[in-house]
Amino acid sequence: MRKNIVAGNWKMNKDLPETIALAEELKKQENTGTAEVIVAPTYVSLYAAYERFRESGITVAAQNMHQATSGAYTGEISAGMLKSVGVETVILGHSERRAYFAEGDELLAKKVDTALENEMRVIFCFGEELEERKGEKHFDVVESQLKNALFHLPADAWKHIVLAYEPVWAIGTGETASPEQAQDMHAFIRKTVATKYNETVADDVAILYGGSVKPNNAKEIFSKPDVDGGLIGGASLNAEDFFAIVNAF
Ligand SMILES: O=C[C@H](O)COP(=O)(O)O
Repeated sequence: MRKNIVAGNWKMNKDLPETIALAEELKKQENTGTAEVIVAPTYVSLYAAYERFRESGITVAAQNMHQATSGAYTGEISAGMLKSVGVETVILGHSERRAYFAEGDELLAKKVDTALENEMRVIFCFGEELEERKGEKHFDVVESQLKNALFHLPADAWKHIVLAYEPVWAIGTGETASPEQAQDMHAFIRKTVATKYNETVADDVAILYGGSVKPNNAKEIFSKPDVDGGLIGGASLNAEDFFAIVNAF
């Protein structure tokens, strides 16, 4: 049975004192709904956040990770390092990583493998760009992103995968996909997973929507049957706004 998840991706926002302050604010909020709550601060604040959130019901994720386990990769962070500071979940494939750091499907497949080998859970992001949507290529693009980065996995690995559909044109733009557009794509994604694997794998995988989710639109988007949660950018930087979204479930 899949669960509802609301994850906050803080991106390159909040230094250490700001992380601690936001963590304290988040801990004051009440989760009145059914969603699991995850936040992803920057690397330098992960351990402090992990310590602050201990036993709060909120867990911490990393925004990225290197595919190698160790070695001469200046500036990079491994899965083992993340685990050593209490991080069990990693976001991979975010469109900003794809666009600004040239992360493609082949590299992402390796990162996914490394994360799973290290017993981490992966929130795997994917989604089409505006031109692809306008050209009605969005279903093809999404199918190929899934196929290239995830369909080499055995069925039982999918217990550790969360999908996050994020149409690039809706990220940080204030223009969200309509609830119907989100539902259509999420249903397509689930069908694609069922075709490759089976109905159980497809039914059990949580599919989050990301792209300008705010307190005023979360309930409608989350009301759709194949939308199991959200990956929240801007609105996750404010504790009240973020929990208004969490409590939309
Ligand atoms: O990872 C989060 C997404 O990029 C969504 O960001 P946003 O809520 O600011 O549009």
